[in-house]
Amino acid sequence: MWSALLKTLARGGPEEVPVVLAQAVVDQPGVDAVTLLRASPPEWEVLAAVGKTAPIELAAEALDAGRPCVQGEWSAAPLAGGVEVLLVRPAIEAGDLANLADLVGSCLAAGARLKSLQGKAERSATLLDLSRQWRLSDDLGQLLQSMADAACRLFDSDRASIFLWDSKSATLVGRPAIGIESGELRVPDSAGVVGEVLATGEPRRVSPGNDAHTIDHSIDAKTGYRTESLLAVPLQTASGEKLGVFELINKQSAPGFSLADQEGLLEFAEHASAVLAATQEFESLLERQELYVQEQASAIQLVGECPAIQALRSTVQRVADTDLSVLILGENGCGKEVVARLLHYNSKRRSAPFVAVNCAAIAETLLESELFGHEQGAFTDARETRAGKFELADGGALLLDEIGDMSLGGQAKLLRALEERKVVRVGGSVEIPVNVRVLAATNQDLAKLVREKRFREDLYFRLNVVTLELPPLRQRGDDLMLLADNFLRQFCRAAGRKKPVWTAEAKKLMAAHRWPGNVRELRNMMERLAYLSTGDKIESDDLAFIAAPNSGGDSLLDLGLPLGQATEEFQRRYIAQAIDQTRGNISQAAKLLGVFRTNLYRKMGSLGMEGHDAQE
Ligand SMILES: Nc1ncnc2c1ncn2[C@@H]1O[C@H](COP(=O)(O)OP(=O)(O)OP(=O)(O)O)[C@@H](O)[C@H]1O
Repeated sequence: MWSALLKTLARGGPEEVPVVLAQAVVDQPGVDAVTLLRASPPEWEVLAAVGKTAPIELAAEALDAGRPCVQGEWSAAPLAGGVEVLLVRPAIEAGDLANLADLVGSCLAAGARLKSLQGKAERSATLLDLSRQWRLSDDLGQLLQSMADAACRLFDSDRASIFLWDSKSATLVGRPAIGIESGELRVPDSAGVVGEVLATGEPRRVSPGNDAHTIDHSIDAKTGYRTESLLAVPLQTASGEKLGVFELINKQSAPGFSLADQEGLLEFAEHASAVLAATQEFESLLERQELYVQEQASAIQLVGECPAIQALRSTVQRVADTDLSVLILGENGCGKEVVARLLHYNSKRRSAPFVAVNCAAIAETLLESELFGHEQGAFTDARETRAGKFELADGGALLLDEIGDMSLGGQAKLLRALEERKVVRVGGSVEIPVNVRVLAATNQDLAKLVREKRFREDLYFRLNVVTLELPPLRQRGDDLMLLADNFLRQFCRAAGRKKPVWTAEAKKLMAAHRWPGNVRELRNMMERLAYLSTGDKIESDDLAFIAAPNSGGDSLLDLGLPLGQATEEFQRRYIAQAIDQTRGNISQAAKLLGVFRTNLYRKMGSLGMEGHDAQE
């Protein structure tokens, strides 16, 4: 008997152990029938049987009593684990039966251990292999399919679904979902067995004779599939965060899933959870980034219907999705940055950053470090290594605003970076490759600057592959009131008031104004109007007050501002007035105010005025 058993174990066939054992027992002198049963309430699983059929109720009696029992010509003894019973015919003496049961029990346990070890080794090898492949995947759909296929293979299951928990909508999203057109099955997170597993964090096994009524057949109705048995285990991270439920449906080789399957699937789910947690994080990052990009893109508005703006809009559409360099020309405040953003957010680079640098606002000595970055200690103020705007814009677009104000030295360095598509940080030696679409903007006549040798011709041609020209606001006809209404609506909404209507007089004043500061000036004026005017009509008086900001000086006293704030407000107005007077020319405004241009930009930045660097 035992040599056959040992051979069986050595051959590595633990499934055959119960059969070999039964045969060995029946080979004993005088024994003519034997049955080995395992209790799997409310059923009994027949592990092996030779000869006549044994009375099941005797097995139950022996298991309950925990000792050998006799009924007619059969005797039964429980095995060590308390779930299996050995039944022998004819009945043998209680002591002999107990010894036999000991032996059979030990052999069965050894066989089961071997089986579980074999299964574990096989699963671990497969899991290791799969985990490696899974970690390389960044496509959640493919990953779930691969996990489901692997689980079906390993646990001999007909189908597998991974239900990911969407806590916000209290939904479990099952994928893959065969038979569902969208490939995705959505159920409330409290529904059926999967809902229970999610809530309790405990595995569940359901087979035809065991809790079959708990199967939610409404899901079958959706998939057109009949669930007979299922095994569901929780998916959760090592720190206990719930991710969802892993479900196997319909064991193929048996009426239901076993305890060993359950243990195996728990181990499988542990690996799957680790990979899923990383992938989901990645996916949600991507989704958040896409949402952010969409928000940014939809916030860009190029309002205007005049022929010049319409033509410009159509050119933007044509060139946006190319990598062509674009030079945007136009007076101060007429929307050059808006056009640059429009180009970027309509290109395939839209998920990468849009970085704007105001070349006029940066002192020549700092321009190189601003554009290309610097290494720690490269100069006195370089306390730490910093990436430049080119590196920050990698993959996206860099707007070089006020390019006409760049020094010849700065132009030479910029040209080199554009030609070589590499930058070297100040104080560094490593060449850093950069992939940036360059957009440039200026309010100056660059061609004239080239003729006067104040702007490099080679750089001019490099930047000027496509030119977009924005007309000043005073040449845009009806767009003036279209823009005015648009801004006024926005600011009134923010101020929580109804948009006032224009009187004919006020409209006339608007049309007569020259708008030296272009759309920016108009926007600022509409903001002041929304917050400072009262009444439901805009009279010409309202505009006279608003168009001359310095005339409102007395109102500061009325507002009762603290001295610091009042001083700041005065500076804001005084600078705005200088810029208005020079028709938006910052260099001239700086002269008028007796400060360096870069200092004026810095001051404007600290006062929260428009016109300094932007980066996103
Ligand atoms: N067509 C437009 N539709 C809506 N808003 C606009 C339009 N043109 C300009 N603006 C708004 O006017 C302000 C100034 O625009 P922008 O900064 O693009 O001008 P700019 O020409 O780049 O100015 P600068 O010459 O000072 O760099 C911004 O608040 C911008 O949103």
